Amino acid sequence: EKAVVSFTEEQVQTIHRFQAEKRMRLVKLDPVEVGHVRLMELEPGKFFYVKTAATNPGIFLIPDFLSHEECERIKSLAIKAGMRVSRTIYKLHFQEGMNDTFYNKETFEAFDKNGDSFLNMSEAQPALSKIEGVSSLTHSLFACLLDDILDADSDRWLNLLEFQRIPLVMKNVEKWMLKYKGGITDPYELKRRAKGLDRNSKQTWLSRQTYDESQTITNRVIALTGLHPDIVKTSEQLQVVHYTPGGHYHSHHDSSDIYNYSCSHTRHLFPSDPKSHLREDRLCRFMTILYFLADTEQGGETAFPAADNATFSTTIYLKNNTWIDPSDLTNHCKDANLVVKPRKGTAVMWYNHYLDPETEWLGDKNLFSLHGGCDVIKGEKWIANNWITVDNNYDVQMKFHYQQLYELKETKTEEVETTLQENEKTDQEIRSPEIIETIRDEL
Ligand SMILES: O=C(O)CCC(=O)C(=O)O
Ligand SMILES: [Fe+2]
Repeated sequence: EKAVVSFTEEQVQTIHRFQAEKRMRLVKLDPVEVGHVRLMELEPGKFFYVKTAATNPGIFLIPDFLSHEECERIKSLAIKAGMRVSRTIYKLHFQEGMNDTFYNKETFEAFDKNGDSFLNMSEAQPALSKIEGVSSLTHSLFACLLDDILDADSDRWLNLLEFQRIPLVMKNVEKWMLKYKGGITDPYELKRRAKGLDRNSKQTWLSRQTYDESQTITNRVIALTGLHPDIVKTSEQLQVVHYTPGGHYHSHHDSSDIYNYSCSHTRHLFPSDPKSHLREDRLCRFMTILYFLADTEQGGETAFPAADNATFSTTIYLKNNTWIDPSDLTNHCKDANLVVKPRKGTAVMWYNHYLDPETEWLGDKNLFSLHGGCDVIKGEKWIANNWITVDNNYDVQMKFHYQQLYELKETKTEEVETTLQENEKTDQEIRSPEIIETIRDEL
């Protein structure tokens, strides 16, 4: 059941008193300058080197932040939980217009030959043959149609909601067919597509209870960041990611721009908001602390294309007759301003947002925090993302702390439920990279 929260007057008073006594601030570690090294005691008697790798945003490297045993333990817990294909953040919900006589559950099930609740590439094409021209699309063009319009969460398959949504996006599909059914010739388009899937990895989520029951890692993070413990303790679960050769995550921001609707992590505090279930996720991630859980034989670097750059742009440009897409980490990893090689135990920490100079609370997203994972070439890559979430609305974040830490100790929050459901999904194979190869051949 969804956690519905209404605060009694007494609870509100407690929250306010707490705030008045000790108004929390967000703090940042001063980067000083690139190459600056500080020695920090992050555990009683244990010192760690914290090295500045960039100043805008502040990006820090902390070698041996996790011990080899901790890395191994997190990996084996992740494997036990089950690794699933990574999705991007767009989530669909059943809505008006998704009750078509053809694009419905029965039809979906009839086309889902292997019964795994997803239509893979070869199941999806016949299922969409009612749309004129779709059956004669080449394999790679059909993959483009999926990527562009139909596969909303970018997991490379159609799920029931995406199938039911087809009538709502039919106009776009028709326009797409008019433009592309004969092939893609625009060099800009070809360049964009040759970089392949935005994200090509498997992942799972681990609760703090599971991977850090003794709170040693959490306490280390509190000492490193200087943040109030409540912020660190109520942050997202740990996302463990595994890449194999060809795996990557093209440049992106971990956090969303600030809008005046609620953050994903606090949305359940607004059960009466009639639109809340229709909105895509808005991720409010003040910081990222990324752990390398293994060495990677070749490739798999974490790249920051815009770190410490004078200006920000992700526009594709023409250089010596070739199109350069700076966000394409498959082809332009080495062009990034900062490239960090995976090293077991090292933590990479950076700030996705500015601080609001007036409130000292969450400010605008810092575009220069753009980053991603380059292609693994040889071996494998294991990382874990520890995202520090903060609602830009201070009062909402305080209510969230109260609810998470004092009130709902034994109640699962919405976020935890989503995570558990995700972990329970049936396993899937990653879509073969052949499609990308075909597009590259067409270049
Ligand atoms: O794999 C990497 O190095 C970066 C991963 C990343 O940016 C993410 O998971 O958000
Ligand atoms: Fe990221």
